Amino acid sequence: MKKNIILIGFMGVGKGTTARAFAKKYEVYNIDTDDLIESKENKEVKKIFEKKGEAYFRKLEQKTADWIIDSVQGTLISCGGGFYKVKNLHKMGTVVLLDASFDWILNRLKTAKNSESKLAKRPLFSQEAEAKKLYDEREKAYKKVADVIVNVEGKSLEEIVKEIAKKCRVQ
Ligand SMILES: Nc1ncnc2c1ncn2[C@@H]1O[C@H](COP(=O)(O)OP(=O)(O)OP(=O)(O)O)[C@@H](O)[C@H]1O
Ligand SMILES: O=C(O)C1=C[C@@H](O)[C@@H](O)[C@H](O)C1
Repeated sequence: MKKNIILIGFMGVGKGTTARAFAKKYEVYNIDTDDLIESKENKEVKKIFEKKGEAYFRKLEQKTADWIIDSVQGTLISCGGGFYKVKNLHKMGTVVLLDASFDWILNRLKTAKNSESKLAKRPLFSQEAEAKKLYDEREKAYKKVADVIVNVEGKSLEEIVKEIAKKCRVQ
């Protein structure tokens, strides 16, 4: 796999989990843009939002995109929920949207084992009504920017991973 695969989608849809499973099955590396930013800043995303604000975080996302374009190949890259807004997204690789309805995402997050700690890390998901508003604003934009769309509702992790590979022609 030479071209990167760029996983986008709303918070909690399963980008990180899917990226790890894909990387294992197809023996590629996977990285996550939130993790890259946290290690570069030596601060959690939540703290960056609190201390420096969202605009600063978005600049870090753009820097990360520029670095990926210059330096990363053949890698599965899972992205923060707002990362799709960077310029040159398509230069990074094949853009794959993991898609699901807001209610489905919320329901799975609420029933997941690590749900409380997951939600606590995501400042934009701290209020359900606000998160729904953000989802509604983004839904069309995600679909517009995606090269490939994979609906994840009711599918196993294995099915999702295989569908991504098939649609991106990875063997
Ligand atoms: N295919 C799946 N089957 C079962 N549970 C899953 C699957 N994908 C994700 N999950 C669970 O759903 C929750 C959210 O998944 P994950 O952290 O991968 O989402 P994310 O899109 O990376 O979120 P964020 O962008 O907020 O980091 C986790 O509790 C995870 O264990
Ligand atoms: O949807 C968003 O805008 C965000 C999602 C998270 O992955 C983090 O990147 C951050 O909390 C912002």
